[in-house]
Amino acid sequence: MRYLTAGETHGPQLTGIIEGFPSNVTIDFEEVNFQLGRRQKGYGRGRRMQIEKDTAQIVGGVRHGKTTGAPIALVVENNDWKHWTSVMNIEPIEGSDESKRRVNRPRPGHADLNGGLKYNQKDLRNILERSSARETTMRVAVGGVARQLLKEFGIKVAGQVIRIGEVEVKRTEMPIDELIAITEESPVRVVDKDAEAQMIAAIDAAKEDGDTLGGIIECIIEGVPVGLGSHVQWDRKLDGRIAQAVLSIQAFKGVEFGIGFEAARLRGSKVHDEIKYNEEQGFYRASNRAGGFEGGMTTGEQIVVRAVMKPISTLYKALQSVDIDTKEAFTAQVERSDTCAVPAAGVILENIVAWEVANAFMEKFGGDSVEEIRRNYESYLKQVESY
Ligand SMILES: Cc1cc2nc3c(=O)[nH]c(=O)nc-3n(C[C@H](O)[C@H](O)[C@H](O)COP(=O)(O)O)c2cc1C
Ligand SMILES: C=C(O[C@@H]1CC(C(=O)O)=C[C@@H](OP(=O)(O)O)[C@H]1O)C(=O)O
Repeated sequence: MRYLTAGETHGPQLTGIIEGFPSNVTIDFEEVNFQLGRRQKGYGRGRRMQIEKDTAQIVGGVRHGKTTGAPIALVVENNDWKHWTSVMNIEPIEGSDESKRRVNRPRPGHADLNGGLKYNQKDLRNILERSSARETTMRVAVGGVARQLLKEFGIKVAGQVIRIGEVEVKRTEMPIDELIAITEESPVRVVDKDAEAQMIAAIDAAKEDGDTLGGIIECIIEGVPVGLGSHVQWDRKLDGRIAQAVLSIQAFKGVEFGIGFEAARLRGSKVHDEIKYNEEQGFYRASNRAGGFEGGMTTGEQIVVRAVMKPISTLYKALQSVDIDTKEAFTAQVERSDTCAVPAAGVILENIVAWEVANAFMEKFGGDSVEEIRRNYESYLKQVESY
């Protein structure tokens, strides 16, 4: 399967096309919109999230609630567009105030300067409009569709925030449904109430100072069979593919699986997960420090992916930059901005990892209809069981 997105942050809409999605999957529209709603929440966001009420329309590939196998086309309208129609108009218009919102002082940490130089754009708005994380709205809608395929096979997705600035919590290990229920209620998506209060205070303090905060988020996927991905070719290793997808999220700078970077300090005996067997479970691991992968293939244990998000680069107390017209030193341009988008980005992480797992699932059990996939899946499980 593959997908593409298009659209600008202050343009009329975001568009997505999913290709290769199987037929006869029931699409729960509310679930897709639920994911979009979750992405809009989370403490630390700016005013834009009050303007938007993200809702996906499916305009192709689904009839009477079921996929047909045709490309799935998705649209999410930008409510903010109405405030930008003249600036963002696609056709040239007479008396346009296009230059009114011109960006000529690139923000350190954003795509402005590199994009301006590369695409030879003297209005850096032509770069920021597309580099904006507004694009993740469509990626979450796409993930919302992928989750419906995972659901058919009992695969569950959850997430939790591990760190915001200096405040870190120990990851909570609890049944996945409980984790989902608790983190859903928390404005910063943590289980621990003390840590929640400290994180909120840290975000408020950064905002007060015209500054921003990043953090660490974790995503967990449960119910994945052994053997998604492959060791035989570099670009078929599923942990590698997930890492690429995670680093493609705006402002994500690091990724690890299981105990991740911690493994560098420990001896092998404290890192590897011993193999066990019993009649009921078949092969399983005594621990899951590997985070669900060995040899680029799933082990059948939970997939545990952790990612680092850098602090937002638009600072209200702006950093030094250079005016691209005069080449003189200036403070960077200030666009309306979030203080901390870590809790919101956790939802993006979940949906992006969900897509990669669904894609690997399709590669392994691939079929044109969900019935064909189920036959392949069940026959594979029998093979694994009788191994
Ligand atoms: C959910 C989310 C919200 C974001 N909000 C902002 C924002 O309000 N202001 C900003 O400057 N960057 C924001 N970013 C980050 C920028 O989009 C990102 O830093 C920029 O596109 C450059 O890409 P890079 O950081 O991956 O190099 C956000 C990222 C995410 C994931
Ligand atoms: C619009 C979203 O996030 C935006 C991401 C973003 C950036 O530079 O990445 C900058 C801000 O854009 P605006 O100036 O329009 O408020 C955020 O609000 C969204 O997440 O839906």
